[in-house]
Amino acid sequence: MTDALARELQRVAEVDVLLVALDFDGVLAPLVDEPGASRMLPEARAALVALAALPRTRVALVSGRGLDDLRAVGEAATGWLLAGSHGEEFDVGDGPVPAPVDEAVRADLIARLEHAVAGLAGIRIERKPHGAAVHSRSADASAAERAQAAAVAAIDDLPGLKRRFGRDVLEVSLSTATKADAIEALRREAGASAVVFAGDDVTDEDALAALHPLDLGVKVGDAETVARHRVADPDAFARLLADLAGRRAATVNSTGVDVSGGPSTAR
Ligand SMILES: O=P(O)(O)OC[C@H]1O[C@H](O[C@H]2O[C@H](CO)[C@@H](O)[C@H](O)[C@H]2O)[C@H](O)[C@@H](O)[C@@H]1O
Repeated sequence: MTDALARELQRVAEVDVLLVALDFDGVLAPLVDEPGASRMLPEARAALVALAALPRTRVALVSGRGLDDLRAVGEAATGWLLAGSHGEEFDVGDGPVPAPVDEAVRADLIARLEHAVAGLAGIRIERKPHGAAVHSRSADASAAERAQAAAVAAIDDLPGLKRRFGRDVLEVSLSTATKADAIEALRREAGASAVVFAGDDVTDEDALAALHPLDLGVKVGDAETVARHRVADPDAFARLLADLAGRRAATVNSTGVDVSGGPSTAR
């Protein structure tokens, strides 16, 4: 970790109400071929559990995954805030708040995508609450390219769709919400003085670009980014989180706050 990043971690550890809101795939969980098999690194999870147990400290997962999928693979603990479908769906403790979707349009979209990529080896369609993802992690480069081109052509005449090209995935959504919207909603919900956000993918750049001056944005991996700080991979990010949890615990302990009472009561 650079000295500059260590100084930033200390600074955010000392704010009044801290929100640690993180992308899931590629940040907390290493990328794997089967999306349903994705799980958070144990060290990352332990750090998030430790952070969420501290006063005036909230933890959130902010993902492109649908809310139910995120809850399942993210194994979210009680008190964690969840934003799924790139900020279209939320669960902030009062049960899921899904956004309405036109099921007929969604069904048409999925049918077109499935038809477009049929027969292409290694291509898989993931059905999502607000659209679908065309996954190509298990395909060779040629099939991946053909699948994305065919998918784009198949939905060309459908209005109002948002297309996102992520890591070995093309996501097509009926919603235009972004992770920047998600972070703002979670910031309000938590009453946060500062937010720590980390992401690895193109879709995380919306959130990184919209962070406030007192926030901390971290890029995971070597892709282009607007973030000023970067770590190499999810393992390095898990160490960063453990470091942050230690600093935050030392701060709230030294300021005389009672940390024995379980989850933070800050809202
Ligand atoms: O916003 P995120 O939490 O990063 O979610 C983005 C997408 O993640 C999933 O796909 C990615 O992870 C898979 C499992 O490691 C990997 O196989 C795939 O290549 C990646 O693109 C998920 O399946 C998508 O629905 C999410 O939108």
